[in-house]
Amino acid sequence: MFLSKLDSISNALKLISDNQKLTEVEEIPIVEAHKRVLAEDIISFHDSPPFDKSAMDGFAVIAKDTFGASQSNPKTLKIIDSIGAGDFSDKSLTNEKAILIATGAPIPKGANAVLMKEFTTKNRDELTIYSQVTPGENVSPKSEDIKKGEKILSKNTFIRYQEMGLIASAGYDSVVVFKKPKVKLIVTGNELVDPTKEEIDKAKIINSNKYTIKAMAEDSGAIIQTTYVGDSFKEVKEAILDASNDYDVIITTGGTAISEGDVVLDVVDDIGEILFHGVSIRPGKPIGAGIVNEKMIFTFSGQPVAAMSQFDIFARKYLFEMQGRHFDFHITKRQSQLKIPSSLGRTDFVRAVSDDNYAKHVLNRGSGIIRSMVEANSYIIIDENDEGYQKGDIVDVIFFDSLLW
Ligand SMILES: Nc1nc2c(c(=O)[nH]1)N[C@H]1C(S)=C(S)[C@@H](COP(=O)(O)OP(=O)(O)OC[C@H]3O[C@@H](n4cnc5c(N)ncnc54)[C@H](O)[C@@H]3O)O[C@H]1N2
Ligand code: MOO
Repeated sequence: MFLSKLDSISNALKLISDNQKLTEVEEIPIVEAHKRVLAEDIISFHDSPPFDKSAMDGFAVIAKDTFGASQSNPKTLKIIDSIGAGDFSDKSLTNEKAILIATGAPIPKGANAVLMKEFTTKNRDELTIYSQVTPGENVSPKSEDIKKGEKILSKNTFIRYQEMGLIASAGYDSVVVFKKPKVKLIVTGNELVDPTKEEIDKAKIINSNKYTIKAMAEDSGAIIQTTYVGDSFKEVKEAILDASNDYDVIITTGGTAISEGDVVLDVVDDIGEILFHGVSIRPGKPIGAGIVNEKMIFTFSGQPVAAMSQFDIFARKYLFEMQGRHFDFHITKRQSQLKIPSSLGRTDFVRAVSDDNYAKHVLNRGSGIIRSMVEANSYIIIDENDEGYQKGDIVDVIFFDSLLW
């Protein structure tokens, strides 16, 4: 494998999206639906609220009976009933009468407003009122939130906590959602060891990609299993073939460049089809993607920062869209606080600390500097047609947070 001919980022993204797949759907209890994606429209079974309801603790009244009431000019009404939450009154309110009512209880017939308790005093069934209300005041009308039969959410909506409440209020105890994609992460590298507090053998490196890529896949709605193999063609081939039987997507890290031990793309070439290998980006140039056993495989660099950026640029969208969820980069403009060099013909994803106005790139841009990703909250994007930026230039910025919505 040689990395002399590089694809453009747009071509690489197109090759991925041309091979985009969707997961199957499943019906799950609503309580488990948080962060899933709807595979059906939600049509409400109910009105919400289901009746005109009181928005305050107080007295249901006929508004006009209260007109003119004030601290200096109190009026009196007669209390004829009381309604607690979950209760109703079958009494009809007539002039000069009031019914004690709790927040959330149904407004009784005849009443058209609720006077807050604070503006009243009570002596047995005699109510003194010190304020007036207008018709409709402190009443939440029937179906002001949701109308029965109305489409309140569309297929492909991502279910956040807000949608959980809406779907439940519409009467659904279960929903049809897209299945979570199953991802297999195969970490390769003879030099890798598990995290340990003990002294590490000479030439060994702690495997951190397992943890970053796993977390990133989970953030993107996937179920992920991880495994580790050494840099041998045979081991990598077995692991990829095995994963291609049981998983929707395979991700590998390491072995993407051109040394003897960089066998991952040779394996993909042997057992499947390489879509591309090598993209004119930095970091992450040796990224590859392919199809094995009809499954998408992303081959990420071993370098920890390159692997994270490659996930953000190439894999996140694929995983989101597999679950029926639309994904776009949310690009905003900021003023660069520093000069940033780059090369024509290459798209740079420069780690930066950005705020409401400015973006300041992290100075150590090495692909192994995990702390640079921890320090940064965003990428500055340098287009392939730009040869870097001067201090004060307006630059494109993608906040890390925005990659999750
Ligand atoms: N002659 C060339 N050499 C390299 C090129 C090139 O174009 N020509 N590209 C460079 C770039 S850019 C990158 S990125 C790396 C990609 O290398 P590999 O994907 O083959 O990764 P490795 O060699 O296996 O590892 C690189 C580096 O990362 C460490 N590593 C690997 N896996 C992990 C892990 N799971 N957790 C933490 N750290 C890991 C590894 O120990 C190495 O230090 O190639 C350049 N070379
Ligand atoms: O561009 Mo490589 O991805 O680490 O340096």
